[in-house]
Amino acid sequence: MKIAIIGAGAMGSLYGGLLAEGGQEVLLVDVWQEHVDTINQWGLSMEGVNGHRTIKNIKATTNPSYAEAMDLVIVFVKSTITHIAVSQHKKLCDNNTTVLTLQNGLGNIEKIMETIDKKNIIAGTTAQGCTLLAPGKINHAGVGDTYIGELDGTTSPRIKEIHKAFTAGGLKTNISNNVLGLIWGKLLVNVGINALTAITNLRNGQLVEFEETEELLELAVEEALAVAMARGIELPYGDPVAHTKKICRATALNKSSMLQDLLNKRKTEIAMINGAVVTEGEKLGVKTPVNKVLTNLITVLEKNQ
Ligand SMILES: NC(=O)C1=CN([C@@H]2O[C@H](COP(=O)(O)OP(=O)(O)OC[C@H]3O[C@@H](n4cnc5c(N)ncnc54)[C@H](OP(=O)(O)O)[C@@H]3O)[C@@H](O)[C@H]2O)C=CC1
Ligand SMILES: CC(C)(CO)C(=O)C(=O)O
Repeated sequence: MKIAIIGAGAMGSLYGGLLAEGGQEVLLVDVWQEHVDTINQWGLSMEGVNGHRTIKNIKATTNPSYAEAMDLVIVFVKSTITHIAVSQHKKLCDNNTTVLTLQNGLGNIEKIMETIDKKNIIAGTTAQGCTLLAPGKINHAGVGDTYIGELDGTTSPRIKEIHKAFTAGGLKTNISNNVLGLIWGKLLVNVGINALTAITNLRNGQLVEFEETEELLELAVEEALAVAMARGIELPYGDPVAHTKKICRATALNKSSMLQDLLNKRKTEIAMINGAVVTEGEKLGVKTPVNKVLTNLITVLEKNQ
């Protein structure tokens, strides 16, 4: 399968590397010239949970205008720039290309739809964890399942084919008939953890060690749950607060992606996480004051960098 990854940071490089190891023809597309040059010259160096190795059968570029249309394009830029990146690299897609988003936050499908026909888009979530260490070098920090699915919930031949390619790369992957539920399920976890860790500079596990942050986590997730219920979303697990606390403990030593973004003086995905809960809540008449406070505080921290 010919696969391009738009946004070859931590996760794009991880998925690209594993898919190349599984025998797929992979092109990484990123804006960071040094990262791209290092991969082309030396290969992609991967360390972490599955040991150290260098993946050589992988190409990278900052300008894919020469490339033919792909079978699969995976979008792994931050959700703040999904629409820009997909539009910029639309030549990677023709009528037969499937475009997959595994990004965090709400709104990525809609942003891809500004450029790509809805029938060509599939979505999912990932519980893998990865950090970019240096140009051409990543740390695979945590293994977790990938979920993919058609937006209409059918188990199509292309979903089965992509499932096969992911599995061949060692990515434990499940086909879901409820991708929207999965995306909201992941959203609620990020709503409870990301902004609070970024404001307090705590690691994920510490949020449930302080009663004050634990209370705020509960309130933020309960608000988001009320919005999800009003939207008629069917979540993939039973108790979102208990589930989020479980993820805090399972990823206890992680610095959340939002905390890392602030520490690295980068734009966060707040508008697509707690901010999206506020926006959706306003549309549905559900009050979300805690998420509003978290959104405003992160926005100020971002502006004051
Ligand atoms: N990291 C993780 O463990 C997890 C991340 N996710 C989600 O996955 C998504 C990606 O996260 P992550 O990999 O950490 O992010 P990164 O910031 O590491 O990677 C995104 C990459 O896209 C590049 N980029 C920016 N603009 C463009 C463009 N126009 N075309 C191509 N590439 C571009 C960025 O370059 P530059 O930095 O120069 O802007 C960067 O290298 C996010 O939605 C995140 O929430 C989900 C689960 C876990
Ligand atoms: C699950 C969690 C909170 C792990 O750190 C995450 O997805 C993130 O940091 O964005």
